[in-house]
Amino acid sequence: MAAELERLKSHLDEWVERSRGNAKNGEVASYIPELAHAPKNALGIAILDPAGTLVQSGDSGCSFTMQSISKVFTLILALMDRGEETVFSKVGMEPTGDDFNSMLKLELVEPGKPFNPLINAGAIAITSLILGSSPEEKTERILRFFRDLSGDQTLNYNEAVYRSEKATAHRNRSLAYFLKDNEVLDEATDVEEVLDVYFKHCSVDVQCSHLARMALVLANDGIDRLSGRELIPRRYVQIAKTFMLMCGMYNASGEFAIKAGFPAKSGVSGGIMAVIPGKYGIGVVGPSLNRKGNSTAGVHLLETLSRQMGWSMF
Ligand SMILES: NC(=O)CC[C@H](N)C(=O)O
Repeated sequence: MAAELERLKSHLDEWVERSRGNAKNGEVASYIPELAHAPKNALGIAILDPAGTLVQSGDSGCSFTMQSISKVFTLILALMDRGEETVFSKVGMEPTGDDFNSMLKLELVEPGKPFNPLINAGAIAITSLILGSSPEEKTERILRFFRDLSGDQTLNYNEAVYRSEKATAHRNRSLAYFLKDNEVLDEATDVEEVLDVYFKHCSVDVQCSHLARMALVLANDGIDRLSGRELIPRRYVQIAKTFMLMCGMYNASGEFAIKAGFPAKSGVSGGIMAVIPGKYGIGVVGPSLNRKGNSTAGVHLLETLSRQMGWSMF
């Protein structure tokens, strides 16, 4: 692995600069108004290996919100809180082929049950399963989990992005009320409280190195190699990585699996968290998104890395 790291170090800057040009083919997300301020041409990456060597390049010091990347870890926390049976009574195990905020299939199959935990409807249902006696306590438990995984006890949600999403989330609100009508969110659930926790976990501020460390825990089957602690049971890591491969890149997941071939999860902030099983945790940011909602430059960079380093699992 030492030779691999050397090769990475000597080429990464060049690959980042080559991928950066792809930013012009996309747009920064603006449906959450606060996200529109992100620097369109930024591209950064951090790669962490089990020995703790961090290789960074480009604008890796950029801060951005986790958005949908947070859903991987709320899924894991819900599994740890409630077990597989309860979790999969609320969400399915299949990709949708639709946009992440689509309502289409909610009415078509098993009325109201979201196809998977990574689309918005599924993630909102998952958020409702997190244990805690109040929305504040649930948020605190999620933050604590993210802090342990990232190794940064100061991790927090971004107030401006949270407020911006809360004020404009008409579609997520309609999805959540639809879930309540179909009893995926049960009678006692306060929809606005669930949404509040959801907006907060989507708004957690990170840099590429945080995502790299969180991804490295997944790459090492739940063990934080840097501290030696088991943070996640292996079975739940397996479930999370399978969903990332099947639907982590929205309805471009098939294409990404063919071109890159490893589990990844993207968010509308332009972040991508990628896992090279047994090897590396990777965090990427590139706020300019393609039509399917993935970072144009970030996807190009990860596909380049896969080709150059031979990282496809298949
Ligand atoms: N794809 C995403 O990153 C979506 C997350 C965002 N908070 C939303 O619910 O719309």
